[in-house]
Amino acid sequence: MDTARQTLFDKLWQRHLMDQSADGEALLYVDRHLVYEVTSPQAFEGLRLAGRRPWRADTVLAAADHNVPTTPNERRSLTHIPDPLSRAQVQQLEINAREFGITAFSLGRREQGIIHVIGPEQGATLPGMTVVAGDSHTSTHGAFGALAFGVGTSDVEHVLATQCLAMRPMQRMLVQVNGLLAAGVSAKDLILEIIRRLGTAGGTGCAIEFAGAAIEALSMEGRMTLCNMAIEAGARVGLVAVDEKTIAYLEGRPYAPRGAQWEAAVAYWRTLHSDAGATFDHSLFIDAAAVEPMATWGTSPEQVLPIGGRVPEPAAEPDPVRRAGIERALAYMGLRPGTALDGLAIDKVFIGSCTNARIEDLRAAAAAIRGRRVAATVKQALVVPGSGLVKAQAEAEGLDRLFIAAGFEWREPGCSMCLGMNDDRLAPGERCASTSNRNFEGRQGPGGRSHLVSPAMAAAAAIAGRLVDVRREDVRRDLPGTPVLSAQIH
Ligand SMILES: CC(C)[C@H](C(=O)O)[C@@H](O)C(=O)O
Ligand code: SF4
Repeated sequence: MDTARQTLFDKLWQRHLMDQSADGEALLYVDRHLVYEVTSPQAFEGLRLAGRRPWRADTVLAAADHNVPTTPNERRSLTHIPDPLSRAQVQQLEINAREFGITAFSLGRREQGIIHVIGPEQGATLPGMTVVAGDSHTSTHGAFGALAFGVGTSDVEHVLATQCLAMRPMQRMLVQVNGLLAAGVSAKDLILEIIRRLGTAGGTGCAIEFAGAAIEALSMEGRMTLCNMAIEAGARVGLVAVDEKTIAYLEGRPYAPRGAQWEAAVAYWRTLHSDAGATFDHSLFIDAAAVEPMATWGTSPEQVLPIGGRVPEPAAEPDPVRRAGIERALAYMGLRPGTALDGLAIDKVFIGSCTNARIEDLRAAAAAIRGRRVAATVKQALVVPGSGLVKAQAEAEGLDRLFIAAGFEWREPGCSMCLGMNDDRLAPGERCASTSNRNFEGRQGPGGRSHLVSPAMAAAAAIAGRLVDVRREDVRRDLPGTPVLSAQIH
């Protein structure tokens, strides 16, 4: 290999390669392992049965996120988890962490939250690391120039026991986003547009590196949103090169190195980018200025359009398999071909998830409210911070009061309505504007209908009671939401 012109993926891969067999299977060293209640119980039980201990318990960080209640803290102990399996999993995580000497941000701890929010927030995710978790959205951590991917439960056990993982090499894909995103258009809209172009299988077998002026201009939160959803384009890994924003974000975080170690680390991190002239197996070029606010209409993240679009006509699709897919999605979503997305009435709004529950997301949502109230026709509008620290930060900024005054529910951290594993769900037939990453059938509750949007779009939908283009002036003035007095906000 031409080591002078490596992609970021190559650099990370080589640095962690322990061994490689003739057929290409590689053994990688794992630097950071994030565990949570759903995919870890059998892994710990496996260790116990084999009489093993974790090889490096100090590299493991645990948190309860998928199954936890998000109701106020006094209603957030184990006894408030009605589902016995969920309760057992959350309880078992605490038992396992104690027995095996692992730091756990369990229910009741201030730092508790979604593992993909906590890792970077704690500085436990660092550039140059391999980061794994038994969760597909581990790709999120690639925003820091880390090689991060989801693994299955048996691999969780394997990594706990050996700190290594068998992997097949990936292909390298470059998604180059030139120019800048327009006002009102966010990282979420950009990744939805990328998925629209690539399709849900377009990135299969690939590590996608996001590069270009638009990516450089994004905050770390925006980059995490992008990498989070790389998996929805079929890729296992999303990556962004390290720059000054990456370094500034991490400085002083609890798990980040300090003093001379910090200096040495930063010097190494600055090498974590693709070299000029490095070659990729695939590439996609996007003009950022042309990206618009997006909303999904179907039951797959690729079934997405700019908000000004109309639900497609199955009859116009020549491919019979795709046509049947559109028909099925429209039937499930209760939509007629040709319906405008802008104006579609919604029942619920969910602002949260590992895609969009960081401080910047909450700020964007709060800004889109602009002193108005949630429409009377909206049954529930939830704001669920991604972690206890995000929640505290938002409260310090007064965002909680803004949301509450507008009629949103301000919740405790967790995966919440992103998936139907806890009490926050859609009822059958309910339509939801959601900042999460998956709109599969039943994802937010059996029969629930999800429209994936950005935080600003979700907040605007809550106020309007329907999907709206957040850029439009009438979102500001003429929608049904009644103004909230500033006295109520401050
Ligand atoms: C429960 C878990 C295995 C799953 C995942 O891997 O992504 C979940 O987090 C999801 O978002 O669907
Ligand atoms: S917030 Fe949603 S996507 Fe993220 S880990 Fe939780 S369930 Fe999975």
